Amino acid sequence: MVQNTECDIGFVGLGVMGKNLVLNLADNGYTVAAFDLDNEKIKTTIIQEKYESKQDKVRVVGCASYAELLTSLKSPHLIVLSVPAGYPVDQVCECLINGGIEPCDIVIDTGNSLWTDTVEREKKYKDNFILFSSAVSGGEVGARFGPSLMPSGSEYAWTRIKPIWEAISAKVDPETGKPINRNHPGEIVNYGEPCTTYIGPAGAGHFVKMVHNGIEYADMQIICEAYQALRDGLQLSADEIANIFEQWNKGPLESYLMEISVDVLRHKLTVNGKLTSVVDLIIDKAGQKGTGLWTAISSLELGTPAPTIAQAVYARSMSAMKSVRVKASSLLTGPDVNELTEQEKAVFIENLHDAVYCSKICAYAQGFQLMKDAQKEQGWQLNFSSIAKIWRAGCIIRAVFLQSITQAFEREPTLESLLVDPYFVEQLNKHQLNWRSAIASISLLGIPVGALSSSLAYFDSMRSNVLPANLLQGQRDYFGAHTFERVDQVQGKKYHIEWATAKKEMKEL
Ligand SMILES: NC(=O)C1=CN([C@@H]2O[C@H](COP(=O)(O)OP(=O)(O)OC[C@H]3O[C@@H](n4cnc5c(N)ncnc54)[C@H](OP(=O)(O)O)[C@@H]3O)[C@@H](O)[C@H]2O)C=CC1
Ligand SMILES: O=C(CO)[C@H](O)[C@H](O)COP(=O)(O)O
Repeated sequence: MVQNTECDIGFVGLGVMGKNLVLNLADNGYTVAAFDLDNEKIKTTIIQEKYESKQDKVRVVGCASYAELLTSLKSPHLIVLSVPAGYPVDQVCECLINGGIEPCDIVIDTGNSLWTDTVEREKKYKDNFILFSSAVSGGEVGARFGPSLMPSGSEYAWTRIKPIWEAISAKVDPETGKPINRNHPGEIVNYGEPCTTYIGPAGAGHFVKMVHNGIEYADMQIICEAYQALRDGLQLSADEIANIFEQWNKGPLESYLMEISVDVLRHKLTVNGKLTSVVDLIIDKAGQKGTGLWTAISSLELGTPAPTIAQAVYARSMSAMKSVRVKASSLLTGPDVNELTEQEKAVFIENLHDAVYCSKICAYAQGFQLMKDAQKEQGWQLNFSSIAKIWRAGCIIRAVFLQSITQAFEREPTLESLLVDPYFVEQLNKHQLNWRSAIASISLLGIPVGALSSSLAYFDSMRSNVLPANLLQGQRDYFGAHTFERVDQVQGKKYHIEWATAKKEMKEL
């Protein structure tokens, strides 16, 4: 391995994200000492950097051990980790301690760690080094050409990390709120608004990234349900659906996830001599690594309704139950369906567009509500317009729509819910009827659209000044003497009815 005692940054984990982050750092003029358990990955990264930069200057050096990594760096050391969440993060931390890391050194965890693990780790390693966390979104292309970065932890560490993070992150045109493209190795963008901002104390950044992923799950599921409605309801081909999504991607639904869905739907392979849409070859069993599940768990723990996000997690679990679904599909019947006229199909597509749009608004409303409730519990001071801003480019949920969310929180930083912001109120009121029509027709076709329909239930619950929880409180009081409050009395006063007695007398407690 080459020795260089003057590298700016140490890097552990040269997988999908790590390698591309290293190349991004190198493009931006930083020298990186890189380590991976697999020597081949180190070699590949160095070769790729040399080839892409077309420069003689060495910007990435390989290290054979953690100790070598540490001695290759300027002091105090700055080391970035890009390893799987959980045990590997602690394993690397222990190896760095054994390798001689010092208390003034900074270790940045860029993986999808569980936010509570990050809080614990900051305390656990405080005598050994400063653990800082910065979740990353953008997949491999984002990591290479500009991700969205969600840093949190020691404010001192942030002063050292900030210029580097601002350099490598995605950038947004401040006038339009649209991403500034950067697609080529060696290219840098040093203008525009960087998609990174200090989120808050330890754990806050990973919480925000977790919610980003929860929204990502919901966004993806909403698009997939629209795909199924068009595929099974209107019997459209992958190409025909791609054409519809392409049109949708020119309006308020313009987003990275819509764009990649079009690409996936258009892609073809020749199988047994026949040109086949790749999407028709992919088995309908979704994987998941846990961040969506954590978001749903957090929503339950905090008591923040996030049904669209939770439904998106359930939809992945349901998809994985392939064999029992195949069996049930031969036993359970659905409705008899009449073919729709061309005019009915056009109305169906228009209504579906609005259902997707309104459901998307609800999913984001749930995510922001969750962050708002977590901030209250944790004592964080999250800046919601800044969070929306750094999601406008670089990350997986980037969408034009995030400019409207940014503006909503700029208008009212303490906005109670996106569903009471004047712009979103106007949008939802305008489209709600089409949304209902879409859900009604899709349900009559027997197609499952849990994210679209649970979003509608969320919307209708939010606009209900009286929900049926009065009866529920009556039931709870009946079987468990759990008491209830009365609409005609001061809030907080508790009542109980002696249900088992003949008189059923009400008592004030
Ligand atoms: N892929 C994505 O789109 C995104 C991923 N992330 C997160 O970024 C992190 C990295 O993801 P990704 O690059 O996709 O994962 P990869 O599996 O591609 O890379 C992980 C790297 O970590 C190394 N590693 C694994 N275990 C250990 C260990 N115990 N000690 C040292 N190194 C270890 C692996 O080494 P080797 O295989 O050589 O043994 C590998 O190089 C994860 O936390 C992931 O959740 C975040 C945003 C997007
Ligand atoms: O963080 C990410 C994107 O933002 C990762 O791609 C993440 O792995 C996606 O989650 P899952 O694998 O559960 O679909």
